[in-house]
Amino acid sequence: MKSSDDGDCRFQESNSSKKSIKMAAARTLRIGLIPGDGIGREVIPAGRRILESLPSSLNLKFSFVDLDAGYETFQKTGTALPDKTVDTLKKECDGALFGAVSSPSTKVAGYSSPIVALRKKLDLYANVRPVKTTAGNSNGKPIDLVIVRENTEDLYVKEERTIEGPNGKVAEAIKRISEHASFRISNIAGEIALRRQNIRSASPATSTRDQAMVTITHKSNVLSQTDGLFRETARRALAAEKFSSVFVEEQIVDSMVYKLFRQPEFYDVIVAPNLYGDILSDGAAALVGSLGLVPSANVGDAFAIGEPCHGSAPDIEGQGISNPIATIRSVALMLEFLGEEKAAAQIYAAVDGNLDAAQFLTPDMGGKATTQQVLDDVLKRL
Ligand SMILES: NC(=O)c1ccc[n+]([C@@H]2O[C@H](COP(=O)([O-])OP(=O)(O)OC[C@H]3O[C@@H](n4cnc5c(N)ncnc54)[C@H](O)[C@@H]3O)[C@@H](O)[C@H]2O)c1
Ligand SMILES: O=C(O)CC[C@H](C(=O)O)[C@@H](O)C(=O)O
Repeated sequence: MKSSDDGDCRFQESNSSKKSIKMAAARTLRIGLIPGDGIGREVIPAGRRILESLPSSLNLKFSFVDLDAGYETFQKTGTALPDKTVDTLKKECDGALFGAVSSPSTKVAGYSSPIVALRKKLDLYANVRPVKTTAGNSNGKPIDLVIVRENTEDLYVKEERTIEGPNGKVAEAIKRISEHASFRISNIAGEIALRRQNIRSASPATSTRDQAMVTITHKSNVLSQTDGLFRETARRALAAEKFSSVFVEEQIVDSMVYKLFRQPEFYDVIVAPNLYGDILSDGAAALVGSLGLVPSANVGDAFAIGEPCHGSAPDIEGQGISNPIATIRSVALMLEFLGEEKAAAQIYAAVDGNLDAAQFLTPDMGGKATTQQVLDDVLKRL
């Protein structure tokens, strides 16, 4: 698959026919850039600059390909996700960065959310969303949790219909939960919990958590078949011997929101069906100060797309004040899943430095800085 790879990479090892022989040679990664609409076009260039500016000691090189998707693409071409975008990602790219799209709130014939489609077409079954305070902005309650959102099914299968009932229209949608998807998302949640525990064990002095924990989120008290299957399957996946050190608990999604807002520091890894994961992650973003801070990675077995959790933010578009941090952290998250943990760590550290210094913050964070100034400050710290 794809471009030259002389390094070690967890997600690509199985696909790569070339095992590493020249560890000293630079690894070149080809990255698809899909800005989309609105502030997606302001933050993705910042993500590209970060990749271009990584220290040469990391021995990483990047090439880029610009790709279209979004509402404007739909207006120009009649499709929100051109085949060329999907084919190029599949055939040429090692990873990608996605900005945001402006999906309309009313039905527009022929339009369908391109990011939702892309997740399914590339089988990016896990949407990993770390939500974290930094030392300088924790208000005494350090939050360090990850929402692991199932990314391919649930109400997002988008099988809806409207029929004429005796008292007017009736609209319905399918909520599909499969054992297969519930198992693999729970398995990856367990693996993430173990990986986080290993990182904490390496620096016990700064760690506030003794044991890895996964919270299964569901509404099986009402939806006993769909969410019931998610809950049971998650329990089974996380009962595997390899997760014996992980404490597994569960929480009904509404009380989960309550507890998340009351006691966010309690949570470690949260695994959720697609829609609950979507909603929980925006809620959790409020707890750390802004949607403009929270990254995500859409992850499959062989590919990762970094994507800020936020949307196209039409209310601030064009003003040069969108917060680029969610995208910059998404760059790091994408690199982590492509096996470049060292590069990712340097980006996270530069971002934390920017936030802790609080000298260059965009207005969503109570500052006056522009997107460019925040980017420049992070680049300086890299
Ligand atoms: N992944 C995606 O492509 C994605 C994600 C969410 C929403 N959307 C789409 O985005 C459009 C707008 O949705 P919305 O307004 O409900 O949500 P939004 O996330 O775009 O904005 C919500 C609020 O957060 C603020 N905000 C978001 N990102 C910010 C940033 N980086 N810096 C500073 N402030 C930021 C916005 O100004 C706004 O006040 C909709 O069409 C929706 O469909 C797309
Ligand atoms: O507006 C869209 O086209 C998709 C929004 C998207 C979603 O998964 O629902 C967004 O809310 C997200 O969290 O990625």
